[in-house]
Amino acid sequence: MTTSQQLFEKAKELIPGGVNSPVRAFRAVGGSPLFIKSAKGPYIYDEDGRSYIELINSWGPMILGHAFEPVEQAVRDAIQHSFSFGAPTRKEVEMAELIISMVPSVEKVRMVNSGTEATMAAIRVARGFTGRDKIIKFEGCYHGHGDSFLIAAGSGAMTMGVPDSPGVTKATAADTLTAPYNDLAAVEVLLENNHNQVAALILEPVVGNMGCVLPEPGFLEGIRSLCDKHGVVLIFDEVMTGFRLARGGAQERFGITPDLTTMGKIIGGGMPVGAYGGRRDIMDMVSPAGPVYQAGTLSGNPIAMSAGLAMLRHLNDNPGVYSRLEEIGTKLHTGFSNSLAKLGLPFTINQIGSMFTLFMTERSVSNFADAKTCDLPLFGRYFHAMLERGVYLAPSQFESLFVSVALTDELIDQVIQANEESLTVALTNA
Ligand SMILES: Cc1ncc(COP(=O)(O)O)c(C=O)c1O
Ligand SMILES: N[C@H](C=O)CCC(=O)O
Repeated sequence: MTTSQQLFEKAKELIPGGVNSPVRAFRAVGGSPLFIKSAKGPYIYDEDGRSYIELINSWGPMILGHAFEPVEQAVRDAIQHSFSFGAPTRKEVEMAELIISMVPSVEKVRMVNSGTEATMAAIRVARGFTGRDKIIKFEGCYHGHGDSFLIAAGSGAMTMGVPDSPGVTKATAADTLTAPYNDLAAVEVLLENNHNQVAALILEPVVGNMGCVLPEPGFLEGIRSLCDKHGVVLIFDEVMTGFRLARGGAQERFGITPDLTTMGKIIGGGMPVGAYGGRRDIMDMVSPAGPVYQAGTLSGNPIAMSAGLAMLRHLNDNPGVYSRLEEIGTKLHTGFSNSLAKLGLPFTINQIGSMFTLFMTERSVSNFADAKTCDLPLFGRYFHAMLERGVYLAPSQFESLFVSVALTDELIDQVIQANEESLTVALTNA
């Protein structure tokens, strides 16, 4: 047994399923998860001393590579002043100012501790603002594990086969309306059938949680105008896309202005942080400015703020990061496409900037139903073949890969080579 396997056996006795977040358990791909000891730059190292090229990057936050020196230094500096105060700090003001300057639609922002907290709070605020109860989400989008979102949910919920989680009350489920992604007509029908009842529409402006799925031309514009027509608060969940697809996230890249935005991952530089923000009149509903209650003992934690600020400042001051991420994404896309052509495989690749998924299906993938046509056993074999070749992918077909700027051209070539070999192995071992 490897050290990772031994640790997993013990973990299963102590932690549900042996992990603190379901996708990590490798259930979708079989085998035993790697237990990670450390990571630096483009590499992650397991407990057995093996190194892997990173294409998950903590599910997004490590956009500058692991243990990026300015972020490390900021944390080292911050811990000298204690770890938490439960009182306002200068850093929270600096963080709010920076986010507002980077994200076009955000006029006021509240820090929380995770993406889940951000999305839960955002819909509560939208409900308080509109006086309505229902929300619309899209099938296969994941907005964290708040009850309202575990209806037709993507990511781990989809991977584990429980998109509608037990434990969510019927009343909560009834208030969550769902539509297929990229289907404006379906949204229009929902809004008309639930006239004046829908508080918010929440979506991933580029989906990462059924694999990477792009909005079709006109989709985000159409959603914006439907929300305007029906007085619905439009929430862009930019927990994944924020500070990744552009300095100002997907909303900058696509030129669409949501009413509220939820953020996470990169904003904490790898520490547990989330945030929600948006229109001043809506955000002024939040307590103590307004009546909608939301709080957090550790919210705005000084260590987390220091890490996040160092990360965001670097991204803000170095636009070259984004052009490099585009280059890396394009190079991977081209390399993978060439291999698919060479092997005669009709699979689909969805990529935008540094988000990327190779879908093992002939269908083009623009929604949950398309994603579900993938050959999952083939993906499992491919995943393990990549691992054997030293490439660490998300252990599920229904996730996006996240590239960091630490990936050199030489490493990209290694990934492309590993991909071609792994596809061959996965097909041969069917
Ligand atoms: C788009 C999106 N929203 C919300 C979340 C929830 O964030 P967290 O896992 O930090 O609670 C995630 C990731 O899990 C996500 O990808
Ligand atoms: N897709 C999820 C977040 O981005 C995967 C991370 C998790 O659920 O642990």
